[in-house]
Order: sequence, then structure tokens, then C-alpha cells
Amino acid sequence: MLNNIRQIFPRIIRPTMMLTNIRSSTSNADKSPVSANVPSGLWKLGKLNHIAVAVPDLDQASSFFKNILQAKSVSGAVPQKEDGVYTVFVELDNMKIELVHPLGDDSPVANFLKKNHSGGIHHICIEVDNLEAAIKEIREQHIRTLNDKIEIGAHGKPVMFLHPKDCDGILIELEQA
Ligand SMILES: C[C@@H](C(=O)O)C(=O)SCCNC(=O)CCNC(=O)[C@H](O)C(C)(C)COP(=O)(O)OP(=O)(O)OC[C@H]1O[C@@H](n2cnc3c(N)ncnc32)[C@H](O)[C@@H]1OP(=O)(O)O
Repeated sequence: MLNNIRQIFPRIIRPTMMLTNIRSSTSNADKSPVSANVPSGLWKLGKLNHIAVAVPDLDQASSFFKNILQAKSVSGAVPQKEDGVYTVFVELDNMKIELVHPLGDDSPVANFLKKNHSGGIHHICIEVDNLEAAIKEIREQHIRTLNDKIEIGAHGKPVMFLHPKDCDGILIELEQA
């Protein structure tokens, strides 16, 4: 008789314990730093605008996207003096790939290529609907921005870079949509 009760008991209590676990994990999730840091509604993250790839040879990289991957549109190289880079835009249906190559010795991309000789993904650019509000709130979360003031990026729009060491190893450019 007692053995029968022991065998039945776990089947009775397990669903209750599971419910308790779900409830407690839900309430823990509500208090997690992730949900606590959800933006308060003054700004919203938008589309991925471009992925920038640092390349040691712009002609070779342009030719790869044009002739091998057959991208519909590959621009010519444009010097972006203030950013210290040449850019080539590869247009895809939903976004751009931006090939970047150092312009000048103190280019931030030159430093990157010294460490990554074959090149590699340099940054991603995401649009926001209110860049000023985004930066204010992001700084309050102790994420470092890489300029004191908002600057104008390669598309003629206001941009701000966030430090890769504060963003899971990704250099993030936020661009006003
Ligand atoms: C046209 C325009 C546009 O799209 O609008 C552009 O493309 S402008 C594209 C060029 N402009 C920019 O990149 C502007 C923002 N970038 C910067 O301010 C700089 O490049 C930093 C990201 C702060 C890196 O500075 P710097 O090269 O002097 O320092 P560093 O080499 O000691 O790097 C410090 C640490 O960050 C890491 N690190 C450096 N660059 C990185 C990157 N692109 N992605 C991920 N991590 C990166 C390094 O490996 C190192 O980690 P360890 O300490 O673990 O080794």
C-alpha cells in the first residue's frame, strides 16, 4: 500500500513543480537585466543598413562581388576623407555590403587590417529612428560611444559608432533612418 503511494506521488507532484518552475523562471525573466534595459520608447532600432567588410585590395574585392557573386550593382571607390576610408557599395536586394579600405596612415581600418591581414567583417550599421535619444540612453547604460558628437557618415546621414568591447565584440554603427 505505502509503496503504491510512493509510486503515484511523484506523478502527482511533478506537474505542480513544473508549474512552479515556470512561474519562478518567468518572474526571474521579468527582473533580468535584459528586460530592465529595454528602451523606454523614445527610439526604436530599425533595419540593418549595411555590413562593412575591411579589404586589403579594393579592386580584387569589387571584382569578386561583381564577377563571381554577380551582384547587380557594385559602385566605384569613393574616398571618405573624414572617415579615413575608401568605400565601395555592393547593393543587395535588402541591404548593402560596404567594402572599406584605408585612406591615409592613421585610418582606423589600417589598424584593423594590420591585425586581420586578409580582411574581415569590420562593422555592422543599424538604423534608428531617433539617433540622439538612442545615444543618450545607450550612454546611460555605460556603453562607450566612439565620438563625442554625432557625425555625418558615408550616406550623408548622422551616425555614431559604439565601442566593440561593450557590444559583444561587434563594432556597431547606428545611423539615423
Ligand atoms: C564610411 C563610414 C560609414 O560606414 O559610415 C565608415 O565605414 S567608417 C569606418 C572606419 N571608422 C571607424 O571604425 C570608427 C570607429 N572606430 C574606432 O574608433 C576604432 O577603430 C576602434 C574600434 C575604437 C579601435 O581602435 P584602435 O584600432 O585604435 O584600437 P585597437 O586596435 O587597440 O582595438 C581595441 C580593441 O578593439 C578591437 N577592435 C578593433 N576594431 C574592431 C572591429 N572593427 N570590430 C571588432 N573589434 C575591434 C581590437 O581587436 C582590440 O581588442 P583587443 O584589445 O582584445 O585586442
